[in-house]
Amino acid sequence: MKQDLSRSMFEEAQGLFPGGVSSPVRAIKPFPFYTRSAKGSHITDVDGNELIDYCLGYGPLILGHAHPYIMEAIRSQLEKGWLYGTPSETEIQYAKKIRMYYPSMNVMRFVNTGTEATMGAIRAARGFTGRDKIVKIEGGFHGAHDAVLVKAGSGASTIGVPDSLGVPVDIAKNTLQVPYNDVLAMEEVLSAHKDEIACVIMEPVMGNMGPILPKDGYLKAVRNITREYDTLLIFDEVITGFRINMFGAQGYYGIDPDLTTLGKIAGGGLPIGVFGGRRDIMETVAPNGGVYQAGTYNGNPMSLTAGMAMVDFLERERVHHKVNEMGKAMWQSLTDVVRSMKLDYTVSGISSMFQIFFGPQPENYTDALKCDKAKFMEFWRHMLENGVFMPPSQFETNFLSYAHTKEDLERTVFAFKKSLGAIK
Ligand SMILES: Cc1ncc(COP(=O)(O)O)c(C=O)c1O
Ligand SMILES: N[C@H](C=O)CCC(=O)O
Repeated sequence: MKQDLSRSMFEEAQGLFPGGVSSPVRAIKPFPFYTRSAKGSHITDVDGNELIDYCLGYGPLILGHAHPYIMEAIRSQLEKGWLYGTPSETEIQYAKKIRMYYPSMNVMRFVNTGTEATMGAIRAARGFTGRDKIVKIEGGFHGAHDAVLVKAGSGASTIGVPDSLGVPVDIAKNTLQVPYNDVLAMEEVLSAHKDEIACVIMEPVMGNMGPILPKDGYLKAVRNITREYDTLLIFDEVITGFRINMFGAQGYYGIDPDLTTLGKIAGGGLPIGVFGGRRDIMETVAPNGGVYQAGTYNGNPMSLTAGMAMVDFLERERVHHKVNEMGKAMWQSLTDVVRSMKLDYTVSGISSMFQIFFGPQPENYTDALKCDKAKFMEFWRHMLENGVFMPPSQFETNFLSYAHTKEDLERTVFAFKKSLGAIK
C-alpha cells in the first residue's frame, strides 16, 4: 500500500502538534494515513487508497460519510446563519424530540462535546447533592477533563496514560473506581463512602475498551444500589445514544438514570454534547441555580440542525433495523471465522458495534488489559493493507453505518480471515 504522502505529512506535523496529531488516538505508529475525502462507507487517503471505514469518526456517522440528507440540512442552515448567541426555535424542537426518546432527560442543556456534557452532568450532580466524590468504572472514558481521567479507557489506555499527568491529586482522589459488571464492588464503595458520593458515572455498555456488555441484571442492580445510597446515576450515552437504537442503552435495558449525557450521533457528525435529567437536579444549573455552565457555542444552530436531521432520518427510515441486522451478520461471520480457524479470540458486539479481542471475552477493564494488544495492532495493520480501516486500538469500538453494503461486509470478512491467517 503506497502511503508516501501520508508519511511526509506526518513528518511535517511532528513540528506542529504534540505527537503530530490533534487527538492522541490518531497517532498510529509508524504514521497515520491522512484523509483526502470520505463518502458513504468509504474513506480515501491522500495517496489514493480507498478503505472501508468502521471508525466513522469514532461513532457519530451512523448514516456514513457525507450523507445527502444531513448535507442538505447543513446547507439550508448555513443560508440562515451559523451562530446567533441567542436562543433559537431549533433548540426547542430538538430538545422535545430528544426528550421523546430519552424521557429521563426532562430538562437538558446543549453543549459542544461529550467532554463538556459529562463535565456539566458531574458538576450538576455535585451541586445538587453537595458531595464531592464520584464513582466511575475502570476503563470507562468520559472525555478529557480532570474528574474522569483516572483509569480511563480509549486513547488514554491506548497510549498508556490512563491516569493523566496534570490532574491535581486533590481532584483525582475524589474519583473512586470500580470494575464493570461487579455489583459487590459497587455496593462496597457506596457503603464505605456513605453520604460522600455525588454520582456514579458509567457507560451502560462499555464502548471505550471495545464493546463490553453488562451482565444480566447488572445495570438494574446498579440502579437499585445508587437509589439505596441516595447517589445519582449518570448514564454516559455519548456512544450508545441513538446508536444501540433510538432509545439508547437506557431504553434497551429499561433503566431510568438520573442524568444522561449524549453526543456523537446526536450532532449528526457536527460537534455536540447534551446533558440532562431530572428537573430538580437540572434546576441547580445556572441561571436557575448556582451550578455554572456556559458556552459561546452552546446550542449552536449548525449542530442542532444536523443532529435533528439525523434523528429525523433514523426515525423515518428505521435505520437501526438495517444497521443492527448488519451488525448481527458481521458478528456472526467474524465469530465463524475465529471458530473455523480454532483461535481462542473473541468477537464482542451489540447492535452495530463490534470488536475483536485477542483473548477470552472480557467482562471488565482488567480482562481487557490482558488481551494481546500487540497482536491487535499487527492484525490492524493487515486489515488496513487489505482495505479496511478499523479504529486503531483494542480499546475502541468498530461501528457500522447505513451506508455499508453487503459487498463491504463480504470484503471485510475476507480481509479479517486473511489478516488473522497472516498473524497466526
Ligand atoms: C462515552 C464517551 N463519553 C464522552 C466522550 C467525550 O466526547 P467528546 O470526544 O465529544 O468530547 C466520549 C468520546 O470521546 C465517549 O466515548
Ligand atoms: N474513543 C474516543 C471517543 O469515543 C475516541 C476519540 C478520541 O479520543 O479522539
